[in-house]
Amino acid sequence: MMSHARGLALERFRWIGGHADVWQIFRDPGALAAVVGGLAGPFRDDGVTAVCGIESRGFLLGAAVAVELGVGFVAVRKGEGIFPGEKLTRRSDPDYRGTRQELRLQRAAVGPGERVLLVDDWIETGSQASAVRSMIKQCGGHWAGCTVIVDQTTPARRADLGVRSIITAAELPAREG
Ligand SMILES: O=P(O)(O)OC[C@H]1O[C@H](OP(=O)(O)OP(=O)(O)O)[C@H](O)[C@@H]1O
Ligand SMILES: Nc1ncnc2[nH]cnc12
Repeated sequence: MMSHARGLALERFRWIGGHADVWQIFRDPGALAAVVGGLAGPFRDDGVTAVCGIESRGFLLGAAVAVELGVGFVAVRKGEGIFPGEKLTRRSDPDYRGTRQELRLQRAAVGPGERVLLVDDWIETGSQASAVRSMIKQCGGHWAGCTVIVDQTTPARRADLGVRSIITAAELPAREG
């Protein structure tokens, strides 16, 4: 049986001009609630102490999943935005667009022994997730895994990063535009 979250995510997902548009999933209150519940589901009894999200789509989903799991949110910023205090930085390997992202995490956001879950809308190369894992570990935190709406990564990456997903890229409608 198709899960509620999976059905609604597929219903709202669109290709626009050749680009994936997940924003319409977030625009629908029922789909947003179901997706947030679906992302949190596999980790409800996992002892997660913080949820991490990468700017920008990961901020929206990560904060919502953090509320769902009753924990706080850890931001990973990209680019130039103001981000006060002592930070760790990582230049990711090339991501799905071939860009090496400069990722930043506030050092005080992850304490030793914390169990951190990464929430995102999509994983493809896993480069950004892998860079985030490295920063969490540098803070003394533990990696709980990664939960996404769309999984487009390889089996090896999926296993290495502990990826759970609501849908796989193969389930998406054919790309348009
Ligand atoms: O697995 P990877 O190849 O590393 O890619 C994954 C990342 O790519 C997307 O973000 P994007 O950089 O498009 O930014 P956005 O959220 O601001 O749209 C997505 O939200 C993930 O964070
Ligand atoms: N193909 C893709 N479309 C949108 N976001 C992505 N993140 C990783 N791969 C993506």
